[in-house]
Amino acid sequence: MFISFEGIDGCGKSTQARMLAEALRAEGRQVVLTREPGGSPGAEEIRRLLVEGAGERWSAETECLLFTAARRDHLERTIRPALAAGQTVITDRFADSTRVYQGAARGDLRAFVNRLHDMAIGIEPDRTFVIDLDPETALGRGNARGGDEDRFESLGLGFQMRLAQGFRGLAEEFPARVRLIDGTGSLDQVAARVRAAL
Ligand SMILES: Nc1ncnc2c1ncn2[C@@H]1O[C@H](COP(=O)(O)OP(=O)(O)O)[C@@H](O)[C@H]1O
Ligand SMILES: Cc1cn([C@H]2C[C@H](O)[C@@H](COP(=O)(O)OP(=O)(O)O)O2)c(=O)[nH]c1=O
Repeated sequence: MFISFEGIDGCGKSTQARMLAEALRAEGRQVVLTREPGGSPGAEEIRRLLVEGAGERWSAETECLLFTAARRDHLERTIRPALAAGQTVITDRFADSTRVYQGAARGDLRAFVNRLHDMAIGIEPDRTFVIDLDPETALGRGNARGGDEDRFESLGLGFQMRLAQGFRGLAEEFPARVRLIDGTGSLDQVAARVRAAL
């Protein structure tokens, strides 16, 4: 089974991905917990180009290509081998992040993103959890976490609001696989919502 967690920065998806992985392992399942951009040595190298790229280093189109290149490597080296071995793969972000961040929030590149996805990636998770949290709360959590402020997170509240809308829209666009999870409340409350939706 292939599961992804999505949402705006600081919504709690990394925490929930880890909690679900721990819960499934406790039930005896073999779980690979991974993340994007990254999740394989080559993709982690591309991540450094993206996340540490200063200011407006890349055009929006180039950024799409780099995220897609990283995803292709992640798919070849980590995701497909694990799925082929019968393991459960839980990824913190996948193609929906490119759809929302590059495809919608940073100009209308959605057709470009979709064509790249069809050519180079092709698969979707069996289940996607969008952790839905209002951007002010999420930004507060992110700031409290500290230390890893990057250029994506520093784009501010208006941008985060467009992203939150984009992530909510995924549930309507892909109703068979995307579940919107209320991200408010304690870690255990959110985790229980995820389990109920799995
Ligand atoms: N339900 C929650 N309530 C309060 N704090 C939370 C909750 N979920 C996550 N956090 C905290 O918020 C911060 C961001 O969470 P994280 O899981 O890293 O988010 P993301 O991966 O979406 O950026 C972390 O410091 C985390 O401990
Ligand atoms: C996977 C992916 C991530 N991103 C962005 C989202 C994040 O702001 C940034 C780095 O991801 P990440 O380190 O997961 O940040 P966070 O913990 O805040 O979710 O990369 C895209 O813009 N497009 C993509 O396709």
